[in-house]
Amino acid sequence: MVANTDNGASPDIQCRSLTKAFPGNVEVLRPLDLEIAGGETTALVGPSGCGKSTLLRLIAGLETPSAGEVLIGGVSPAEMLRDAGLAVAFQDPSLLPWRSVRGNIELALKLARRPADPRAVEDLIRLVGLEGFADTRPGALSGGMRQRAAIARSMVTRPRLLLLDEPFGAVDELTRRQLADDLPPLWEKRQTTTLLVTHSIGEAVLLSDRVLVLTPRPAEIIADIRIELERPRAPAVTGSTEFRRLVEAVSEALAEGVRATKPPLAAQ
Ligand SMILES: Nc1ncnc2c1ncn2[C@@H]1O[C@H](COP(=O)(O)OP(=O)(O)OP(=O)(O)O)[C@@H](O)[C@H]1O
Repeated sequence: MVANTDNGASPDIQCRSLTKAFPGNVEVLRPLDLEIAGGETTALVGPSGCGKSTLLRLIAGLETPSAGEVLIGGVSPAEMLRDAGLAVAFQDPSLLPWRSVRGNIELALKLARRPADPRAVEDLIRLVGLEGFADTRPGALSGGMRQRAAIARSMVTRPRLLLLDEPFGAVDELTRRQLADDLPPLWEKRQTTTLLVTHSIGEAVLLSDRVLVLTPRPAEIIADIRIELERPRAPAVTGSTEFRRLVEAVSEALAEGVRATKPPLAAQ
C-alpha cells in the first residue's frame, strides 16, 4: 500500500476494532475505533491504569494488538518506524548513559540515517533549556533534565508522528510551563501529528486540538472534546473563561467515566 509517508505530509492515525488483553485476562482495550487527523495534537487523559500507555504503545508498534489494527498514514506502525517518520518519548527516557546529551540527540539522526545537523541539534538543546549541559552525560542530570533531553532527541529527526507519554512528567513546574509554551508552535509549524498522554487536564487543554477522555480499564472513549482555543496560545489563555470551561468539561467526563464503570456499593 502506498503511504503518505514519503511526501512529507503528517499522517493520520486509524485504529480499527483495536483490542488488547494481557495474559491473565487483563482486558485493557475493548474494540476501539478511532480516527486522528494528520497534523493535529491530541491528548489522551484517563484514570491511572486505564490503558493510555498501552494504546500509545500499540500505535507506536511496541505492542501487538490482540485483534484489530493500527494504520498510520495507511501503513503499519512498523513500516512508519522503518521510514523514521515516527518518534516516541516515554516517561522513563532511555538515554544511553555513556553518551552526552548532544551525543544522544545526534545518535537519533544517525539511527534514522539522516545527515548530521549540528545547528538543529544545538537549537533543540537550547529549546529544551539544556544549554550548558550539551556535553553532560545522563547520569549527571536531574530526572527533568533527562526528560527534556529525550524530548529533544525525539524531535531532531523531524518526525511526522510524535508519540509522547507524560512528556513533562518529571519536569518542574516552571520548565513545564516553558515547554508547554515553546513546543506547540514548533509542532504546529512542522505540522507534526502529535499524540500525548498526560495526567494534567490543564496541560491537555493547553496543548491540544482535541482531548480524548478514557474510562477506567477496559478503556473506552467517553468524551471527544474539541479545543477551539486560538493558536498560538499565549500563557494568559489559561485565565480565560473558555479555558476554564474546557477544563471543567474534561474533568466532568473523567468523573462520569469512573461513575459509569464503578460497581454499586453493595457489589464491592
Ligand atoms: N506488559 C503487560 N503485561 C500485563 N499487564 C500489563 C502490561 N502492560 C500494562 N499492563 C496492565 O494494563 C493496564 C493498563 O496499563 P497502562 O500502563 O496502559 O495504563 P495507563 O492508563 O497508562 O496508566 P498510568 O496512567 O498509571 O500510567 C494496567 O492494569 C497494567 O497493569
